[in-house]
Amino acid sequence: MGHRAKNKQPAPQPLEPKTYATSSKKLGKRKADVLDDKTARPVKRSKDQAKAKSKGNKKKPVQSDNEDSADGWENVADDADLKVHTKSLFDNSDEEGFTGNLDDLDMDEFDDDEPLRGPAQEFDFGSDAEDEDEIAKAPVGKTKKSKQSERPVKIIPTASDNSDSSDESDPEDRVTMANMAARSKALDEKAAAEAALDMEEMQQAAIVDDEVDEADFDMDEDDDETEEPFRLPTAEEKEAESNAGGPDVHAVQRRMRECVRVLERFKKLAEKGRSRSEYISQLLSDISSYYGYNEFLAEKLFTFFLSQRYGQFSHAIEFFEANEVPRPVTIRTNTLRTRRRDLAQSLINRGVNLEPIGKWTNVGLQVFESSVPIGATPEYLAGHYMLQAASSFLPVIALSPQPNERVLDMASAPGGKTTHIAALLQNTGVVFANDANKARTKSLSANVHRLGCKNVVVCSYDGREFPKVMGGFDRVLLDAPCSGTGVISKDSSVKVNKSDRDFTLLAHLQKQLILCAIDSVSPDSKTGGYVVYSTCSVTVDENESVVDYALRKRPNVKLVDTGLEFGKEGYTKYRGKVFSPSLALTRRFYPHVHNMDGFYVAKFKVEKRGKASSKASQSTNEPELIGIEEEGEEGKVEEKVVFNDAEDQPYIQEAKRRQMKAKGLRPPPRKAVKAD
Ligand SMILES: C[S@@+](CC[C@H](N)C(=O)[O-])C[C@H]1O[C@@H](n2cnc3c(N)ncnc32)[C@H](O)[C@@H]1O
Repeated sequence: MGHRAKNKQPAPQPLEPKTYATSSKKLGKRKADVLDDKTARPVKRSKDQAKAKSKGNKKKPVQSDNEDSADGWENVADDADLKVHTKSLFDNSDEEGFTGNLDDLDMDEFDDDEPLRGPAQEFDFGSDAEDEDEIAKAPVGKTKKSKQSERPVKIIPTASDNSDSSDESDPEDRVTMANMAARSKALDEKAAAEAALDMEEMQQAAIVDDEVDEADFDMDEDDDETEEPFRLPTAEEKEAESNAGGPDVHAVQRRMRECVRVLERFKKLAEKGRSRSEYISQLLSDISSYYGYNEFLAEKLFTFFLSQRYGQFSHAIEFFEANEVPRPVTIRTNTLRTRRRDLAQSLINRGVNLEPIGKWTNVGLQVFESSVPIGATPEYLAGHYMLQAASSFLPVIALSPQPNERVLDMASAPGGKTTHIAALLQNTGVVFANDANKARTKSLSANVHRLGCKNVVVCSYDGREFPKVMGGFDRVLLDAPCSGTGVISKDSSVKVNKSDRDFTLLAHLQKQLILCAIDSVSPDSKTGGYVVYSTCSVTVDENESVVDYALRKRPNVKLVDTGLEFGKEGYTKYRGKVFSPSLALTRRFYPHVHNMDGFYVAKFKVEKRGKASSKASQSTNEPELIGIEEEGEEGKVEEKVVFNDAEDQPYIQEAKRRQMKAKGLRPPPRKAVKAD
């Protein structure tokens, strides 16, 4: 005891920490290390092959999600195409009993983020992220170590924290009671430096256009005369490569590195006569084959990260690389049953090596190693914790439910966030936990029972039926079904099974759901009147575009601060689209920056619909999306728009009556409907 876990979890190594400046040193290093076979070749997939693979993909996931795995495709309009097969998180392992030594652990220090150390033992992985029952039944097995156990840093709020993992792995720098204060101070200093960096980025963002602009790529040109230009393969060389079954993996790594180097200093390093787009196209093709993405998604994500404020190629590669590394295993203490320090103590006693996630949460623990299956401990079975990705805490923190409130969790299965809400309500008030997929409400109910939530009502409606089903909520969480581009490390099927059409359909559904979420909130709520919208996707179509749409369609709502201490600002413009400036209040989280799943969180305050707002609503001239159908020879999806105020009146009145009843008020008598 008294020393830091021998195998901590390093953050995905950025090509160039903090500044995202050009560097290709680390590109593909992990793969190169693993693949000793010099003849190994990346499998180059054609679009058709990728599609075929996505349909019949039976491959088991390498690593799983937590219980609240962000699958989210069920009941999307065209769900046959959109389903995501979620994965297992924990395998089974044999319980070996307690071997920890707690003598030198002062639990009073725990709430000050003192790391807790169990015996360094192996930890088991794999498992079912979704189905708690499965996890609970998991037989115990041999000791296993977390796949991320090489990661020396915990989940931390800033890129700068992640950027210097070497400090953390230095044995001299182990966390002890004695050096805790100094380390805390150092972390504060890092956070301050990061804040300064953020400010710098914001200033730069004001200057630099978000568009992919050739001028951006020359930003880093300097006078380094020593570097050699990089020559792209000729058509003949490519043909030879393809005849030989594709390039060898080392050649691809080298070429990606070189392309990044050239693209970021194009004038100096490009081969004469070659255009920038030729280098980009080579890089994209190599990314697609090396990381195994279909060409559509590789390009979509690549373009997104290029378009970021940083506007640099290495930033995109860092994201792809981070998706190859599992995120830390984390659990959330169920405060309805126990306290974090007591839970930590019990798990340490069983041989679990853990520590608090970070100062931003007082219920999260990060598990580094365990000699027991973390999904089958007595504490787990007794509902003392939930296996939950750290990013999943964020929307609930933003929602900030208050005791005695009525809360709707509109898309809630398997209940990671529902049970968190119930705990914050301290089992008072009521949480309506809804999910359109009835099968998934089984695991939701199981979690609700296991965690001792007594204030939860489980229901199964299409979220778009709210508020007709019920309205007048103090707060609504819409953790929307999404493409899962933020959780590719957990669900690699996303790499090959997403198409342009999927994104169109999803955005459409998300827009419908968000309006229903807003309409389900009571603007008269004394304590609340909030909606939180979240996704585990990084795409703008599913995030800022949806939120901006809601702002336009519902002038009685405004964005407010999420209350989250970290995360990057949401976009206010993206590739020609201009969003409300208030979109900067929303928050983005990235695997390669925050060492957590890619996530997005927006928080709205719902106000009364005044005359001004209803006028503004009409003046948008933008019809609401109420249906979708395919048409056109080009296979384009067009929105079928029908909106009939008169038809909706009885429903609106009925909803108002229900709201009044819910508040204990007597609704006026129903108006008689005249027969025609
Ligand atoms: C991201 S997951 C929710 C995860 C959940 N909030 C948690 O923390 O455990 C999205 C959920 O949306 C559900 N869903 C999909 N379409 C829906 C719809 N139209 N209405 C309500 N729920 C829907 C899916 O079944 C899925 O469980």
